[in-house]
Amino acid sequence: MAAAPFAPSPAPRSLIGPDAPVVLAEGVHWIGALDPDLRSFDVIVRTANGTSYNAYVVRGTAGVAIIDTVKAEFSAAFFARLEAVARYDEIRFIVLNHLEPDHTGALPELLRRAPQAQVLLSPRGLPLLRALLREAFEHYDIRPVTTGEAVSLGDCGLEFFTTPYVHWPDTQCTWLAHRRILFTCDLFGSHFCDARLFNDLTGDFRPAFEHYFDRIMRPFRSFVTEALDLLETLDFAMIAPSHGPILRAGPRAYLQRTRTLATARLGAGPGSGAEKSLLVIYVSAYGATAGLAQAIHDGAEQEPGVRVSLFDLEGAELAPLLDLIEVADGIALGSPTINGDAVRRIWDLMAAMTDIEARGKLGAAFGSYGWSGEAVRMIETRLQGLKLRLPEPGLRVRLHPSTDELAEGRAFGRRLAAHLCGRAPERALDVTEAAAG
Ligand SMILES: Cc1cc2nc3c(=O)[nH]c(=O)nc-3n(C[C@H](O)[C@H](O)[C@H](O)COP(=O)(O)O)c2cc1C
Repeated sequence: MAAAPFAPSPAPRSLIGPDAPVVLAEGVHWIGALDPDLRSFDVIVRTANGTSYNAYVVRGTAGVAIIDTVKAEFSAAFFARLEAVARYDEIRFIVLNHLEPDHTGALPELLRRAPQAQVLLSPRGLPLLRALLREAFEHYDIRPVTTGEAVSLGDCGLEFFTTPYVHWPDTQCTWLAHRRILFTCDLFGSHFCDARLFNDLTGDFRPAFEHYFDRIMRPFRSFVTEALDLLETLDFAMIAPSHGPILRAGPRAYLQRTRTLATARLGAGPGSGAEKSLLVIYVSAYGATAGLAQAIHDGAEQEPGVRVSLFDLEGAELAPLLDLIEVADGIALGSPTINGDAVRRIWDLMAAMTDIEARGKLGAAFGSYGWSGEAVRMIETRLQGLKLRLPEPGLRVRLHPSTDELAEGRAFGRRLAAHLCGRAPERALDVTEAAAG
């Protein structure tokens, strides 16, 4: 966030009275809630500074729109702030930029109080809204909107931009052109609770902004980039996300920083050129799986156009390895079977792979075993769950690989490399069956 212009904070103070809304611009109010004591969000994000649930009211000459709501347990503050700036019978639209419960918690009650309001959401939000409202879904005026569609509030209007998978399929952004405010829900959000609300007044939340991207948006990098392409043409003066500070000082810097985060991957390795990259990663107690890993590595190296790297996971940090996996074209994971399972380090790595874009990469599994040999199939199942493609059945050997099995390991590696280069590999020997028999 070095590029973001952060003004020094004045003496600590709050812009927020107990139930008071906060003005963003003429006719636009924050009616959200603060959650300073939260320390873990969605189970996956640490929130040292708590968070906020930002919701907004926009008033035009022909009525009022509500943009998002708050987590259910904060409904009282939300309704109190709403009532300070609008009557329920004035609400013409309720915009749902994203249907995660922290934004829709107060929605069922809001609809009971303003049943005449039209609900505007992306088409992919419909099944989520149906699941949230159940039978009440049929009683309300619900309208899916997509990019280019707009609604009028008289002297102003709201325009919609469908931005799927930042970070749920339903996500959209809402543009209030006459105030140049972009409501982005989770995009550009941070878990950082500060009652001063605006980024030129709050404490320094750069770590929270980056952590939020890393935990929430990183698995959807390419979708984030598409969303930024769509939004960057807008001449926005303020970004109003659903968590953390409202970005009115230098808002474009946050878009640029997000683009950098979304595209910041390790570059091509030295001398790698247009080569494909295959990572062979293993854990081994007695050297049997290690021997197989070396053979797979050696075989893959024989195939031109592939750069092969070998890692003993026992001595590796996960984070840099994940950075490598993110830019690799394929990974082969090896584990012995210990107590009917793959070993924990391998599970830890595969669990952490949900944080990166792994879909579509080549995957393969291998390992040594003594009698039951479950690990290889377990790894394959997990890799398939992560949406990797597994062109070769996993390779298992009983105890230390024999000379023939090492040769098969090399052939396995070579076939994986050939798959990576789009060349038809030689026909696989079914060593899995032979070894298991
Ligand atoms: C504590 C322990 C538990 C094991 N449990 C299993 C098991 O449940 N099923 C199996 O097939 N082999 C089991 N084995 C055998 C190992 O999979 C086998 O020794 C393998 O060759 C080890 O490979 P490595 O040298 O790569 O670690 C176990 C070995 C140990 C030491």
